[in-house]
Amino acid sequence: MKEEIIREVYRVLEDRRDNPVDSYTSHLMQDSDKRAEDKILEKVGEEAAEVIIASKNDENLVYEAVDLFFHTMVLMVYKGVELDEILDEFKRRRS
Ligand SMILES: N=c1c2ncn([C@@H]3O[C@H](COP(=O)(O)OP(=O)(O)OP(=O)(O)O)[C@@H](O)[C@H]3O)c2ncn1[C@@H]1O[C@H](COP(=O)(O)O)[C@@H](O)[C@H]1O
Repeated sequence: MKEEIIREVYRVLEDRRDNPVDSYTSHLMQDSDKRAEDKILEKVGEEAAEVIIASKNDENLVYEAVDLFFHTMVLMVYKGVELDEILDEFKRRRS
């Protein structure tokens, strides 16, 4: 099912965290000149602003929203949150 892609990307991000390679997401999750958490939070803020702009301009909304979802996922992975915790919370809100 198409939703499986979220789980697939989440798994890749967990692997990038645990087995770093020379890639954007591994670098984002590794401490460097800046603490990893601060770098990731900076991107979440940036992407949230880009979603606001995209919505006001009625353009690139899906692209920018996926950037925001994605960087929020990177934050969750970095903080050790399991995907099922997120899905369970969405489920809980349906009741
Ligand atoms: N889904 C994504 C994904 N979405 C966005 N990005 C990166 O997030 C960065 C966004 O930064 P910017 O906003 O500056 O770049 P931009 O959006 O192109 O430009 P602007 O928004 O500034 O206009 C870009 O470098 C994108 O490549 C992503 N990088 C990786 N993934 C997934 O994560 C996997 C692992 O990625 P790597 O570890 O980098 O191989 C990939 O196979 C993908 O499945």
